Formats: sequence, structure tokens, C-alpha cells
Amino acid sequence: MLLGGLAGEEFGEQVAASGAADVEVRGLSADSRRVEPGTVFFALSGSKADGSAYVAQAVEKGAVAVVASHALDATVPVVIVDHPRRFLALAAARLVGRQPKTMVAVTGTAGKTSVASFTRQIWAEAGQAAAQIGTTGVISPKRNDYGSLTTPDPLALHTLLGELADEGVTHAAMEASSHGLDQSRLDGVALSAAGFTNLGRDHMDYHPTMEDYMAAKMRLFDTLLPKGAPAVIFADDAWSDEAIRAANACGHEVRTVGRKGDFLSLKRVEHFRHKQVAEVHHGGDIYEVHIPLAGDFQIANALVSAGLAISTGVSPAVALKALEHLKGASGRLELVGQTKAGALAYVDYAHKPEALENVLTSVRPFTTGRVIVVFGCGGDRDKGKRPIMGEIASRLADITIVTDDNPRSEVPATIRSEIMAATPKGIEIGDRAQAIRAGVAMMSTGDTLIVAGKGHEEGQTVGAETHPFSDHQEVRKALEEFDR
Ligand SMILES: CC(=O)N[C@H]1[C@@H](OP(=O)(O)OP(=O)(O)OC[C@H]2O[C@@H](n3ccc(=O)[nH]c3=O)[C@H](O)[C@@H]2O)O[C@H](CO)[C@@H](O)[C@@H]1O[C@H](C)C(=O)N[C@@H](C)C(=O)N[C@H](CCC(=O)O)C(=O)O
Ligand SMILES: Nc1ncnc2c1ncn2[C@@H]1O[C@H](COP(=O)(O)OP(=O)(O)OP(=O)(O)O)[C@@H](O)[C@H]1O
Ligand SMILES: N[C@H](CCC[C@H](N)C(=O)O)C(=O)O
Ligand SMILES: [Mg+2]
Repeated sequence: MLLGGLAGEEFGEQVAASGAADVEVRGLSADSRRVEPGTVFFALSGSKADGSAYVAQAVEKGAVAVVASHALDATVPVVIVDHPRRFLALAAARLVGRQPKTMVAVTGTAGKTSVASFTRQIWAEAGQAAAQIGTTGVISPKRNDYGSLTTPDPLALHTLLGELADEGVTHAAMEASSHGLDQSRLDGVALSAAGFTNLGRDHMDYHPTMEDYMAAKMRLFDTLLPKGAPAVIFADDAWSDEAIRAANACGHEVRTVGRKGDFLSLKRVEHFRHKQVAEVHHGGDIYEVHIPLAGDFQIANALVSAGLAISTGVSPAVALKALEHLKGASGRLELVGQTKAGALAYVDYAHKPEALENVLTSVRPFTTGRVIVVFGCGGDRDKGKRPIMGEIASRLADITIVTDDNPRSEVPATIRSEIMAATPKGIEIGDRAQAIRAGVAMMSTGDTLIVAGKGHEEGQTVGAETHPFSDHQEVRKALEEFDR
């Protein structure tokens, strides 16, 4: 394809100005190390490096043109644009040229993986070939691939979407992380609908303020979702009104769900040990909905998912009935085992304040004994959340065990001490396997154990190395050891 053709209307003029419109393009890359002959190199300024420094290397490896945000010295044409990351995403979409026909994206601080999974499950129940893309990887009729980024970079993303389309997948739900939105990773995806769950503290190391964080999330509505398309918004969050305002301002069809929702209105919820029954009103009809998952927050996720499924053609009756068979996403308040005396052990991915608060509150109604929590905070990530999570655990759990969770380049004991400062009665056990053993050893009748922070993860990253580690396995091992 010619670069002029990949540029589209938005970047056509700049490409023409560079004299590169007729350059034949064989591939795109933002990494000089991966450039091959015929590639267009996008020189991106990142958090660690500046791609401009690698232009010479890219050209040496065969780059036929460079896209950058400022003038550069190069022996090939240089296209100067304001937003090279957006150009990369749109060009990747055009170069691949196909994606599952119906795609939705969901954003929010918590619940994205769950909503992507539930939406896929509802579509599948409705007979569609459906996929989900996000933190836990890619799940489709033919795949169950472990993932890394929540929102893949545009080249990986569009290659994947092309493959899914070739495999016959017609429906896909993807997670839009704030990093992904801010870095235009999904700008090239054609969306049929989009969802918002909630906003809470996270990634304050990346976004300067909560308003900036919210603005990144709202790119989903103000830049990516085509005007007039359905925006499904959870109505009961502190930031819901702001999201509704933003979606309305863009001319979308706003569909709110939740207690304050008018598209799917939640009227009543009864909590049981392993399930919840909700009364939901839609378009004048009343539905009794059985959700086989614990946790109030799963109702919110289920409603956003049903809203997205209905907005993409599933009948309301089928969508709400499908909720009866939902399986939780791996490691999201997942019941991993129980003691012979019936005390429950869960693995959960809460690694940010609101999520931890929600999870600890969610298990209280069915916990007749004590709530025991084992958790830590990641290194090289928002340090401000450490004392906040410590305070939440000491307020909402009866026993708190503070341990390590991917310390990365930081000193693990320092991370723990920042959590412990707000958890005066916390027990500190750095070794995560030992911390889980200690938690399991304490369990007696009526207690609930929550091992939080890693969810589906399969490794513990210490320094630059990731060692195999699974909360699921450690919980199971400890249950075997202590509960004979
Ligand atoms: C902070 C961040 O988000 N970084 C992402 C970003 O990298 P970057 O552009 O900042 O990269 P950089 O290292 O500064 O390099 C700048 C440019 O120079 C290029 N380069 C560099 C070296 C070289 O020799 N040659 C060369 O061309 C790089 O390829 C890059 O294009 O763009 C890359 C490509 O899309 C991402 O892989 C990378 O994600 C890193 C690995 C990451 O850890 N991201 C996390 C924080 C993240 O994105 N998380 C979110 C949210 C999770 C959640 O919600 O909890 C996610 O979506 O997963
Ligand atoms: N709607 C919700 N409201 C509050 N907390 C939630 C909600 N949904 C999930 N959680 C909590 O957040 C954790 C992560 O859930 P999930 O993976 O679905 O969210 P996510 O937005 O994909 O998170 P991440 O950005 O880390 O990938 C869960 O394990 C649970 O503790
Ligand atoms: N996507 C999140 C996951 C955090 C999970 C937690 N286990 C940690 O390592 O902090 C991040 O990279 O910030
Ligand atoms: Mg996720």
C-alpha cells in the first residue's frame, strides 16, 4: 500500500507535504530494532526514550519514511504530524484492513476485564462467534492466550483483530485502559458501542490529576466512538454524571444502567453466598436476574455488559437470561477453595483502593467469622495508593497480612513499610507464599480469606526477573497442608 493511502484524510496533507505519498509501505514500526526493509518508522517520544534518537538506526535497517512530531535529519522523507501515535493507530488499521465487524470497548478504573468477559459470554449465548481482549489476554472460540498489556499497542492489536476476523469472530469486546486511550492505542478500531464502569484512584504516577485521568478515559467517548453510537454508562458512581455529560456532549445515545440507570434499572438485589438475584427493569418490562457470582460490584459489571450486548443487537430477554450462566473472569473474586469447615478462600485482582474496598465490603454479608486479607502493592507504580490501601484493609478486614506484589525495581521492605504505616495491627510477611500459608492457617469456621492484587497473574516480578508464581496454586497448596 502507498503511504498516501494509509494517511487518510486526517494526515493526507502532511504526507503529501513530505513528498512521501507514493512511497510503497510493507510494514509499520515504532521500534527501530524491529524495522525491516520497506517499513515506515514512527519516532515516538515515550516515558523512557525518544524514538527520534533511533531514526538513523531505523533508516539503516531499511525504513523508507519516518513519521515524527518535529523536523528531523534523515536520508528518507520525514512526515511531520501533531499526533504520530494516532497516525500509527489509524495506519495500522488501514494496513490490516479488517476486524471483527461488531466491536465494543469498555473503560473505567475497575471492572473492564469483567465487562469484556461478560459481554463475550452474553454474545456467545446469543449464538455469536465472540472474543474478548484485555488484561487476561485473548479469549475466543479458538484461543485462550495469556496477555500482557490491557490494551495492546496498535500494531499488535490490529494484527490480532485481523486474525480474529479471519477465524470467523464477528463480535469482540476490548478493554480501553487510560494508558491505551492516552497513547491512542485503539484509535484505529471501529466501535459499535462503548462502556464506562467507574473512576477511582489509580495510575497517579502517570496522570497528573484525577481530572486528567478522567479526560484520558473520556477520549473513548469524545474521540473514538462514532457520533450517535450507544454509550453504556454505569450510573451509580461518583464520576457517572461527568461521563454522562461527556457522552451527551458528543451526541452519543446515552444508556445508563444501575440503581440510577434508566436503560437497565436495578430495583432490588438479594445476596446469597455464591449468587445474587436482582430485579431489573427495561423498557417497561420486569426481569428477575440470577447472577451466579459473589460481590455487589459484579452486578454493576453484569449490567454494563448486558447494556453493551443489547446495544449490539442481542434481545434484552436473551441478554438478561444469559447472566445466569456467567463465569467470573479469572482471579476476579474467584473462589479457589474452602476448608472442611466451610471457610472460603478467594483470589482477587484488587490492586487499587476502591477495588480493595469493594471486595472487602462485598464478602462481609456472607462472612459470619472474620475477613482475612493478604495483599501488597506493586513497585514502580503509584506510591500514593499504599497507605490508602493499608487504611482500607485495617478498617474493613479483621486480619491484615501485608506482603509483596511485584516489587519490580523497588526495595520490597520499603513498599511494605509504606502500607504498614497505615495498618498498625497488620502482620508483615514479605514472602508471598508464606503470607498466603499464614492466612490459610488462620482460617476457621465462618471466615473468608481474600488474597488480593495478583488475580490471574502467573509471576512475581522482583528486580528485572519474573519468577513463576500463582496465588491460586499457593492457596490450594496451603489448604491441602492445613486442612487435612
Ligand atoms: C508507560 C507506558 O505505557 N509505556 C508504553 C509505551 O512505551 P513508550 O512509548 O513510553 O516507550 P519508551 O520505552 O519510552 O520508548 C519510546 C519509543 O522509542 C522506541 N525505541 C526505544 C529504544 C530503541 O532502541 N529503539 C526505539 O525505537 C520505542 O519503541 C518507543 O516507540 O508504548 C509501548 C507500545 O505501545 C508500550 O509497550 C509501553 O507499555 C509499557 C511496557 C507498560 O508497562 N505499560 C503499562 C504501564 C500500561 O500500559 N498499562 C496499561 C494499563 C493497565 C491498567 O489499567 O492497570 C495497559 O493498557 O496495560
Ligand atoms: N465494577 C467494579 N467496581 C469496583 N470494583 C470492581 C468492579 N469490578 C471489579 N472490581 C474489583 O477490581 C478488580 C479488578 O477487576 P477487573 O479485572 O474486572 O477490572 P479492570 O478494570 O480490568 O482492572 P485492570 O485495569 O487492573 O485490568 C476485581 O478483582 C475487583 O476487586
Ligand atoms: N495493570 C496494572 C496491574 C497491577 C497488578 C499488581 N499485581 C501490580 O503489580 O501492581 C499495572 O501494571 O499497574
Ligand atoms: Mg483489566
